Amino acid sequence: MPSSPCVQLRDVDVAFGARAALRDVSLDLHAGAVTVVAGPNGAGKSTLLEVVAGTRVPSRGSRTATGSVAVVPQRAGVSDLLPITVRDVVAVGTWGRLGAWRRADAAARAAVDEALQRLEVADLARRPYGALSGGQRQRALLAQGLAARADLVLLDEPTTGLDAASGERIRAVMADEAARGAAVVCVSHDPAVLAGADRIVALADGAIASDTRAPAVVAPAPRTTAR
Ligand SMILES: Nc1ncnc2c1ncn2[C@@H]1O[C@H](COP(=O)(O)OP(=O)(O)OP(=O)(O)O)[C@@H](O)[C@H]1O
Repeated sequence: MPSSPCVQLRDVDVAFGARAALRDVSLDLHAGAVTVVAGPNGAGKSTLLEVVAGTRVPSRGSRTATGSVAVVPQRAGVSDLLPITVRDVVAVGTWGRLGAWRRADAAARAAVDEALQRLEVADLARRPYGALSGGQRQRALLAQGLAARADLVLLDEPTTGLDAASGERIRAVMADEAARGAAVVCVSHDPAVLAGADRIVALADGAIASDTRAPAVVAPAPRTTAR
């Protein structure tokens, strides 16, 4: 791994009452890589993502992190009745960098425009968010995460229920985010997302069951021909 970790978890436990959701998890996450967190239902994937994000405090152990964080949720907590456009939803991604009044500057507007285009939702920008299909909403939420231009990009099941083309777009965007230097961490069961991962952390019953890095691509040795 080329860089120092941007998130370090050490000996992390999370308990909900008597139920252990994470047990003794230690993990370093690095810039420039797509890490997929896999495992069966209830294994602790979403809880791990929350601890990585810094939104859930471990019951034991520590989290240290550098840089900014963008979380791409599975769904937005926005009422379909509110007159919020797709552009408004994507612009929320820039709020962390704007001041208390969140007055969009040229850089924020450019980040929103670019994110809308990369997720191919620019033509929907003026539509009410509540009028979008499920797949269009997922792309808009990922655009919100991109607009943040964060050091750490966290995604929970971003391709669930999407058609093949939308899933491919989202996988490509995750790879691009890693290529620009972000640490991308994605909870997913999707075989195509797993196939594109640089690293797969599998959880079972709250503990890390395996931690596998994709093999480096090794150029085949040149063929030697007998003379
Ligand atoms: N807020 C909560 N209160 C009580 N128990 C919780 C809470 N959140 C999660 N748990 C429990 O912690 C364990 C891990 O849950 P988590 O949602 O992290 O699993 P997951 O791997 O993301 O599951 P899924 O694939 O079903 O989304 C489960 O046993 C779950 O019931």
